[in-house]
Amino acid sequence: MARHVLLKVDSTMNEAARLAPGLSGPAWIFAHEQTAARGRRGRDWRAPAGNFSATLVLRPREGLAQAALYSFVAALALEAALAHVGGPHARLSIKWPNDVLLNGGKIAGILLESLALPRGAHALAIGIGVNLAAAPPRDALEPEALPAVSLAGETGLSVEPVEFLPMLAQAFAHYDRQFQDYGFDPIRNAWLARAARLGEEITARTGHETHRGTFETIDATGALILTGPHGRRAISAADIFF
Ligand SMILES: O=C(O)CCCC[C@@H]1SC[C@@H]2NC(=O)N[C@@H]21
Repeated sequence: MARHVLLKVDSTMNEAARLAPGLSGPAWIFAHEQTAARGRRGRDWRAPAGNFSATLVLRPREGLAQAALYSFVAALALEAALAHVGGPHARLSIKWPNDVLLNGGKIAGILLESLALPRGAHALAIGIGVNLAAAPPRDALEPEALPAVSLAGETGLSVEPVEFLPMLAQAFAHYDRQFQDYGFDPIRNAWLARAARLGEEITARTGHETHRGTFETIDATGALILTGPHGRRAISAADIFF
């Protein structure tokens, strides 16, 4: 698969949008440093040199209908690559839908965006950031957010971002093959086996509503199923708080 390596870029998501029309197949766009990286819901994302920053551009076989499910494919790949570098003692889990946690703190984030291509076609950009070397301080986060952690801070391990790329690419290829061959079922099961707070009380905050309930499962569309005093609710977009 094609790989584009950049020293410094505004955001690998922006670079993905610039490159996508000229790409002939899937490609990883990797940057040593980003100066204007973004997170979900328009938040800033710190991406200094030493942390991992990349965007994978691909064209889902079934079109953008499959796009949301790639959130889970990417989260599993990221968890697997981190398990590989972190070893058997790294306490990893995935917070719905795609934040990877190490020792209960957020070590990595994933951002999905669709890219418009010529002649009405679309590509999917999957941006992945990992705090390999450094995590943002508490005061840079939203008040109720989970603490941010880094691989170096939690384990003392030092991993070069450019060395992390092939591990992530390999893990992604593995789960993508599974997804293409067998559909969402095995992805869903693997994701549930790594889910943070499954079966426990959590809070889901959508734009203006807050729901508290038991995190039962995720459904075939990846929606979070929460059971609370008002019954069973499927939530497809929300921020989750523990
Ligand atoms: O948890 C989040 O809010 C998602 C963070 C996604 C950050 C990555 S870093 C690589 C790619 N480029 C960006 O500008 N954002 C994503």
